[in-house]
Amino acid sequence: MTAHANELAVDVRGLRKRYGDVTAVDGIDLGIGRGEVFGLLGPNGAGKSTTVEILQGHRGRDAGEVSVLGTDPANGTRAWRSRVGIVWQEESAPAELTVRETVRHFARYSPRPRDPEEVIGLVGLEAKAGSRIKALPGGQRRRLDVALGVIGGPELLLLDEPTTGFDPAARRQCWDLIRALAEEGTTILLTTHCLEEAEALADRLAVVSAGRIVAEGLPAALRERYGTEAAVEWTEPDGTPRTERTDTPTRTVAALMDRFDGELPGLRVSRPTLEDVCLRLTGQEDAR
Ligand SMILES: Nc1ncnc2c1ncn2[C@@H]1O[C@H](COP(=O)(O)OP(=O)(O)OP(=O)(O)O)[C@@H](O)[C@H]1O
Repeated sequence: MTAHANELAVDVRGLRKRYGDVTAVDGIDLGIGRGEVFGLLGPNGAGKSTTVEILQGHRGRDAGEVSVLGTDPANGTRAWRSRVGIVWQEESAPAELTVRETVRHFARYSPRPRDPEEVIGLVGLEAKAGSRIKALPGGQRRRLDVALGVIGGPELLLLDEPTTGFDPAARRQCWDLIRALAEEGTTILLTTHCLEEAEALADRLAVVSAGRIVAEGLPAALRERYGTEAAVEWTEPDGTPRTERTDTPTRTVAALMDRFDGELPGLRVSRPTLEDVCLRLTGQEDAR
């Protein structure tokens, strides 16, 4: 193995996975550096969960080379598994136990667990430590799932759509938690179909569509590369709404000001969001 390969927490080349006639992963390459927060962004059914399941060793693959913390997940030992934390889409905790009992219970599976009380604090569940899991609202149950993902002190944390179903406040709290874990040095692979989430958290991201990566890079660079045109919207004096797409919105607005006397009715200038970028990319993909 080269020195460079040793630096990568996740190194995937040519990954493929089919379920019968369905090609879920169709030749994915991924390199995630240690300490990086990497976002896998894509619509439902793009192949994100399947990829994460393969990285964790939970699911086999049909083709490709995969190295996670220097090990092929297909041959992952118990010691290796303890270095990889995972938060699945489905809740995994037993409903009858309390938060503290559950976190302590899961700590026993790990050779080098973190302190359960510290982890309960990290996910903001101190006040609920004695509560039964079944009594927790959804957002707090999800925090517990994150606690169970990190109790083993993983070097790599796989988060499969961690905030799906959250209200905006719970989502922001979860983002703070993910940022805190990243600051501690945990490498994080996060899947999401929430564009705002990918932009808020990921150092780097890949856009996945139909089992393939259709774009990869820094969130801001992706937007820059794939969507620099701004949209200038205004309303004509007869009430007709107009939109012009342009690389030079200031010039467009200046020209409109010459034409209109005073305020421009309904003026709005918007830059493309990551969502626009994804739509454009997946549109290209569909057109192939
Ligand atoms: N166990 C399975 N058996 C058969 N088909 C599957 C199975 N799991 C996933 N698929 C199919 O594989 C494709 C990729 O699914 P996958 O769950 O990996 O995508 P995803 O991007 O994670 O989507 P989601 O956000 O909905 O979980 C989809 O077409 C899905 O229906």
